[in-house]
Amino acid sequence: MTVLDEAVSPGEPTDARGRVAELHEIRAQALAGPSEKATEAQHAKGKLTARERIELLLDPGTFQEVEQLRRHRATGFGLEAKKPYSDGVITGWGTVEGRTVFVYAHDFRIFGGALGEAHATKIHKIMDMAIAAGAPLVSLNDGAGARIQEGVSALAGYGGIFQRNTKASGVIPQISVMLGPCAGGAAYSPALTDFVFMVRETSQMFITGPDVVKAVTGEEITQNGLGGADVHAETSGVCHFAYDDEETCIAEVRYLLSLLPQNNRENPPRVDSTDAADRRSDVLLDLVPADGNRPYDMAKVIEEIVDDGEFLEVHERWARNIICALARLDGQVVGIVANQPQSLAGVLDIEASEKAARFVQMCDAFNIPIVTFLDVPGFLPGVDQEHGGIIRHGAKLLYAYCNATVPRISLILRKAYGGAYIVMDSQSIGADLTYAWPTNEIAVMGAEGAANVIFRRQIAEAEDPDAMRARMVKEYKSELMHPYYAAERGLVDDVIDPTETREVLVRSLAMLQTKHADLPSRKHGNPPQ
Ligand SMILES: CC(C)(COP(=O)(O)OP(=O)(O)OC[C@H]1O[C@@H](n2cnc3c(N)ncnc32)[C@H](O)[C@@H]1OP(=O)(O)O)[C@@H](O)C(=O)NCCC(=O)NCCSC(=O)CC(=O)O
Repeated sequence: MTVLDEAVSPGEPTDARGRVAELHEIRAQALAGPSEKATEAQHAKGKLTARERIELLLDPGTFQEVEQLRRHRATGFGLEAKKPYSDGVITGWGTVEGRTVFVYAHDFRIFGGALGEAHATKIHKIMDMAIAAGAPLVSLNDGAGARIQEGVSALAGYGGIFQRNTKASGVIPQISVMLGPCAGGAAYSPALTDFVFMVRETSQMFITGPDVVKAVTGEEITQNGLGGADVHAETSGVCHFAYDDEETCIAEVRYLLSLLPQNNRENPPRVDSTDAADRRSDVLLDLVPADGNRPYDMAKVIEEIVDDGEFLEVHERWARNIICALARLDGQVVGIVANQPQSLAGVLDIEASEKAARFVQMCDAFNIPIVTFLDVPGFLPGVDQEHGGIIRHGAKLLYAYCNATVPRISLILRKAYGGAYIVMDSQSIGADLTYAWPTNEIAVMGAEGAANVIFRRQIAEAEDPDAMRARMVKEYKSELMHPYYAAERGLVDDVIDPTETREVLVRSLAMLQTKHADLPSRKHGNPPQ
């Protein structure tokens, strides 16, 4: 029962002060939520309530709630006797570092955060408002999926969310924060958004839970084993960021928002950098071994080049052979794509291609210039990769780069072989500026492999095949694989001193700031899937 049910007959005459007092009483009831016990149960699970989460996300005192007093009108299964304010989702807007952000947060204490018709239409409204205002939308998800008692109305409610997610895609940043068990419909919407955050132990995402899995396939697995944060951060790639607790997770959402524009018509916010644009880095000469087969940590190279050594890795633990990160160069946000030689030698495989393709696409949608660092031995050969569709997955990355109209700069640190060289933003697919360090080797393949193919007969017929192979490798290297082969042909714009990399990139970005490129008019492309 609520105050309205008990005491108020709408339209009953009463003075303004009486009405205002009544409003405050109703509001207090809506703000308090269902019961102290339900709040304690939520806290006992290591979870915050929806309002506590919103407070952490937004600047203090800026939350403006919408439809706080909304209640469902469903009947049956006892629902008519249970009509809590909010209907299990808190919606509204506020600011993050002074910029408008829209938010909806499931209240697990009400129907387990399950989505019914009124609940869904509240979300639809806030999504429409976010699209119209051109401001990011953050969902704080803690809901049990479709509200079973409301049947098809609940399912249709999800449909309306998915349709809006898709309409908003590439228009406003959409961030899904998973903070509880999210099953079925509750897991599909996040998959349509730009970024998914999860918290270890307390959040899960799956299409069907462990009970259904066991009934259908006979497999036994826990909720976390099936769809916990580590699974989605490392194995499936469904989530981009995973943290140990809600406070850290929500603080990182705020950080991510500080790197994104409000919408696709704006640039990401620029800040004044105290890190000198012309800072030289002698360390870079030692970080990257000249021997192309020796691994090193590309993250350290990025750290050395970007402002204050700070960058936010996206999908840090999935497809570790490629790094995708947001950082700043002289205060300007950039997206960095870089091969990681210390994982699988930095090859491109199915997962790395998918990861980088989505990232490049996101950067392009939100006006974030892309800087690509290459040190790539090629695509990963193998039956698994071929049968898994490396051709179409690799094509996703190619398509994403070819389609990107934001400023694009690539830098070849060491080796860049074959198709992987072309795909990783080579000049031939539209990079605006391409640089190489003097240690670069750009070729169709490594010298050993090349000699074995093109000098096969000479090597086989030689008295000393090994000596002949060694001679041919040397010949191939000196002819084709020296650092200036590409520069002489204009296929890199310059060979640069590695210690000056930061300054060259900052200057290039400044020049490209006013870049404008149009693609031919079309409904949309047909990217490989
Ligand atoms: C989400 C859970 C793991 C959470 O388990 P917990 O033990 O923490 O909590 P709990 O089971 O006590 O649930 C808390 C309260 O929420 C209610 N509740 C839970 N799920 C509900 C749902 N889907 N619809 C309506 N009410 C629901 C419970 O009855 C309970 O109410 P009270 O407090 O009154 O006792 C579990 O509740 C669960 O598995 N729910 C079903 C999930 C599901 O199958 N959803 C449909 C997805 S299909 C879908 O969305 C479309 C599709 O993909 O096809």
